[in-house]
Amino acid sequence: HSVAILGAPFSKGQKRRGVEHGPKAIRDAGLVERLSNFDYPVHDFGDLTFKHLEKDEHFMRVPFPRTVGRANQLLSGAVSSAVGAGHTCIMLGGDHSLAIGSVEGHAQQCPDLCLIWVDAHADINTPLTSPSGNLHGQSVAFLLKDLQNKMPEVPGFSWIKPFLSARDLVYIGLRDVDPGEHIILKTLGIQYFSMRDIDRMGIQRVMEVTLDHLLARKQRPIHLSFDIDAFDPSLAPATGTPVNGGLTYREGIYVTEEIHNTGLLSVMDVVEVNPTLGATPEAVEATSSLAVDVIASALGQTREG
Ligand SMILES: N[C@@]1(C(=O)O)CN(C[C@@H]2CCCCN2)C[C@@H]1CCC[B-](O)(O)O
Ligand SMILES: [Mn+2]
Ligand SMILES: [Mn+2]
Repeated sequence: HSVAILGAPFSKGQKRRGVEHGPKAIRDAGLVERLSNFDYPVHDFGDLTFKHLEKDEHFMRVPFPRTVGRANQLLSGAVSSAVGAGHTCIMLGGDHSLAIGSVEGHAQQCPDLCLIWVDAHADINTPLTSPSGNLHGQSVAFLLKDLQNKMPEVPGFSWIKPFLSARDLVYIGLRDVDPGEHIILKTLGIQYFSMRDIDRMGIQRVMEVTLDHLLARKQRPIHLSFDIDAFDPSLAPATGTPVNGGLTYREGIYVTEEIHNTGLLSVMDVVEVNPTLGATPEAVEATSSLAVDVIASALGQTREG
């Protein structure tokens, strides 16, 4: 299996500058060197170039809808090509709105994919429920067939047809869920493991139940969408929406080790690293090298040698 790295320097899914520098920060933390230790080829396809569209008026309270929609349309094609060429694809964000294009492009090649969303947040607001309007908090709502009767036609997103069923998605790490999102999670019966569930069950049991839920009936490709803010802010401070009480280093690495061991990882997003938000250079370095660690672990680096 070869690996393709795709940089997506994009920030318009939210309002804080700097997350577009995430791909560079993760590369500067030694991603390519780290992956060259593996015995399979690694192709770095560099960064996509996103155009900022002029006259991109708000839609309801959603900023930059056309710019975000177009960026994801471009990303979708790039991910589809990489997966179609037989690569395991690592998409470096950029904000989490990029998962719209990443998952859609993956689904073009693997329509039976399942999605594991590791995040402090559910990112399942609709434009009607979102408290911020920011599209990085709405990504999953654009993917789910079950939500389409609740979604307005957002300008810039006419290219995407929702394809994912609620049963094909599992969340790990939730600890900051909006009221509207909680209603959606419950109404659709989406399987999720909050930080409280992890405290009660332990990460080993959470992964057992997650992988059984998604794979017991049928083995299929896994899309892992990893928001660095799933980790505790003490480990990943350089990110836009930090929330206390997150994953420990060992819990996060256990998640990616277990996913690697399925042999089914097909695309991994690593998003929301914002190098301008670290209080010190050390804080930026810690966040960026943590991103490298979880990628290496998802691709087979083990703790036991
Ligand atoms: N649900 C949110 C949204 O804006 O939709 C609201 N939340 C921030 C808000 C701050 C005050 C206390 C309640 N939470 C951020 C989240 C999106 C995170 C996007 B991700 O990609 O970082 O996960
Ligand atoms: Mn997120
Ligand atoms: Mn988040």
